[in-house]
Amino acid sequence: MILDLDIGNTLSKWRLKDVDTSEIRSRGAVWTREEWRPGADIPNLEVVESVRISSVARRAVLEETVQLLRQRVGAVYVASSTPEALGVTNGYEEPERLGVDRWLGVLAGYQQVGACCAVDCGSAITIDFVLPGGRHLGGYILPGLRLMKESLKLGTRNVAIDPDSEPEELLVPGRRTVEAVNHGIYMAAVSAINRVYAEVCDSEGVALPLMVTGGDARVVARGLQVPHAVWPDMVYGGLEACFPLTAAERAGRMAGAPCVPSPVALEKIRAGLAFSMLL
Ligand SMILES: Nc1ncnc2c1ncn2[C@@H]1O[C@H](COP(=O)(O)OP(=O)(O)O)[C@@H](O)[C@H]1O
Ligand SMILES: CC(C)(COP(=O)(O)O)[C@@H](O)C(=O)NCCC(=O)O
Ligand SMILES: [K+]
Repeated sequence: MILDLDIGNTLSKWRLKDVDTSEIRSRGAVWTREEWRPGADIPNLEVVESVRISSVARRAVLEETVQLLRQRVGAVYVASSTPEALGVTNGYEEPERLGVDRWLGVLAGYQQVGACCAVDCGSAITIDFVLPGGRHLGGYILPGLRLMKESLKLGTRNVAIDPDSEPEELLVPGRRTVEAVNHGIYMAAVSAINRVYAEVCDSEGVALPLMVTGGDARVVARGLQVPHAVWPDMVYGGLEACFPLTAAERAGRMAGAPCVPSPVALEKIRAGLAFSMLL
């Protein structure tokens, strides 16, 4: 069994993948601040042969996790942001400073569809671009929905946006504090992604496929104006591409990779942008 670990600032997500069949056997998540100790929510390490890790948590969290796993598991692979990988060149001035979850998302996106826009809606919302030919441009970082809400300190932190609500409901003026906050932060996230996507496609002269991942992917994606795919396992896809262990992975197939819709024509994106500038 392969244990894939995606340690974010809020949640440490894990999944167990069968090395022979490439099937996902189980998955779960624990709070990142909690210790990674075998217990109710942690997979049984006895069955694990290899571990692949993406971590953006404090260095100490990664070090402790790796130390613990090395005692119990044969192979531990830790992903890092590099100047170049799998045909993509990292756009950061200091490539190693790009969050590795962003880098893995970009690599997975490029492997799946080529040039693309990869959005990760977690503790932070990140928006990254990679052009045809594999040049990563860099990207944008804004607070995630939960961080935005907590920063307001209006006593609404525990009332999450209902992921099943319709985007139209979430965009009307709120008539209670909790509604005003939820609708405001939703508007901030969704309009930033819509705008940044259109601006970058316009300035680079290319309509890009769009992929969304992270804990808030589903609700945020519903407010996006252009074709997109939700890909919950995008970071894991990057781990598979960097450290292929199963036959399917060696053949370049990532588990759970979605069918990504073609982007709308660049002229349409430009027309939408021109219209929003008139408002
Ligand atoms: N069941 C849940 N538990 C915690 N956070 C959730 C849950 N469902 C959605 N979220 C949202 O997802 C975010 C965490 O997403 P995730 O992609 O795991 O973040 P990170 O990678 O930064 O840890 C939270 O900030 C919250 O807004
Ligand atoms: C931007 C992030 C905090 C996002 O992390 P997440 O929301 O997934 O926990 C993470 O990718 C990170 O720590 N990046 C380093 C800074 C950078 O990418 O420029
Ligand atoms: K993120």
